[in-house]
Amino acid sequence: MKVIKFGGSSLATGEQFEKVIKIINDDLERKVIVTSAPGKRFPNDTKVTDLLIQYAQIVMNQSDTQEIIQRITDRYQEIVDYFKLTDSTLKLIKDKLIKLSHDRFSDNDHLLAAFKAHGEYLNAILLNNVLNAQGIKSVFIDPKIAGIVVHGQPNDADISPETYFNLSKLSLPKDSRVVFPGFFGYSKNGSIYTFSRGGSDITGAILSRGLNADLYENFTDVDAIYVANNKIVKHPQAIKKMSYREMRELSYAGFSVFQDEAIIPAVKGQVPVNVKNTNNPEAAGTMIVPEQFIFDPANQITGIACSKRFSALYLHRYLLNKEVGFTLKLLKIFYKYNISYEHMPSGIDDLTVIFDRSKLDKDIIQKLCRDVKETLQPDYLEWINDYAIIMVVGEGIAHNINTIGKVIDSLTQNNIAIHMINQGASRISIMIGTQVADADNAVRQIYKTFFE
Ligand SMILES: Nc1ncnc2c1ncn2[C@@H]1O[C@H](COP(=O)(O)OP(=O)(O)O)[C@@H](O)[C@H]1O
Ligand SMILES: N[C@@H](CC(=O)OP(=O)(O)O)C(=O)O
Repeated sequence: MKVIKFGGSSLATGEQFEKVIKIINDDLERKVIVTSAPGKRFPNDTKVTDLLIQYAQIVMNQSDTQEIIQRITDRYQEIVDYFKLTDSTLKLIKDKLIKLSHDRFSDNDHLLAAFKAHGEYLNAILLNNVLNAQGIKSVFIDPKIAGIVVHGQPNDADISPETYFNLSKLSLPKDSRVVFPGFFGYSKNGSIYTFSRGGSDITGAILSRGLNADLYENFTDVDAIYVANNKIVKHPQAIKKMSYREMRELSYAGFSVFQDEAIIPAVKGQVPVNVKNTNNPEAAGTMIVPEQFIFDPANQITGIACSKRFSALYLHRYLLNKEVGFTLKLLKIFYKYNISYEHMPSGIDDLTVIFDRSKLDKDIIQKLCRDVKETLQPDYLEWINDYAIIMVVGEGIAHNINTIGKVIDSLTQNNIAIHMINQGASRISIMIGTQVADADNAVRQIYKTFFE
């Protein structure tokens, strides 16, 4: 049995739905179908999830909702009209959207999560109706009925372990497909929580593990996962096979094609993942498998990613290495402000803490720097907003002593300054800090060195 997930680009229009139906029809093993919300139809389009965020903000500001409800309804209507479905499907979608603005939520975070989740919820209802209208038997399953239990933040949920017990008890209908909305689950008290952005990939992985799928097929809009982002490097080579942990490191550092948390349930269930193209389903795509199946000593690196979403706190103080409890005091300050950090490379008198900027607000940064100054009395402290991370990843890195030298040469020969370099914490990656303006060029130069 296969779990298949279609991304927003695969479900953005009636034409895209038509390709999806063919893919489902081509293989009886494609039993469980996970939907995203309708995504972008063209480069400057707005995803339905982003329209729903606008809708939530309008409701929070108590402004007029008519126009935004119409814009969202129009996205679904385009698909309803394409398949000439009865008016009842569109009415149901519009009624559910209107009802949202009258529902009561404990706070704005819960409100936002419930609004966002409706993108996938309504698209799953729509796909289910389209499939049945086309003579393909299918049933819609709500994550509440399946027992997808989550905890944590309403807009950045974590899966609760009982979900897997609940899924083990779920009996799938024998003669029909199942359509399942991605991206959200329910907290213990019944509130909707979403995963982080791109989180329909996570739902697909959870179902693959919980339902013991033989394969998790993740359909998107590219023929494969490429060695480097195709928006940075022209016509990059495709990766045929990669390990779970290579995927995790690369998606964390910018390969948005597969959400970085989504690999974890697949690893735990040892379900192989096949990333494929809805627009070219004949292409083999990329297989993501346990590391023992991919080892090739000649293969130095598998992928090069970059992400510009970071900031760093640099601090210098002589004899920092000798002071017992120095890092503990720093961590206590982060704890006080409820901030997690991403990386913390250090030297004898220096320490850099790297943060995900999207998780911080300006007020907190000021307070944090003030507290660090008062508590730790550094000789020098600097907040650096302009911070990118380049991640060079490959199972072969641990076995090729010259990889790091080649990476550094390709950057220095092109005048790209390296703020920080870290190899060893993970045996399969080299992490490099640069200025944001240098990041894309750094990826291109490393790509040239290893692949051209
Ligand atoms: N290394 C990479 N290989 C392939 N695609 C990548 C890579 N890095 C970034 N991407 C981008 O990821 C996009 C697909 O992810 P996403 O937009 O989330 O798709 P979906 O709508 O299917 O969820 C591709 O169109 C591509 O631009
Ligand atoms: N619709 C959600 C979840 C998701 O996974 O979307 P997509 O498959 O389009 O990346 C988002 O935009 O974040």
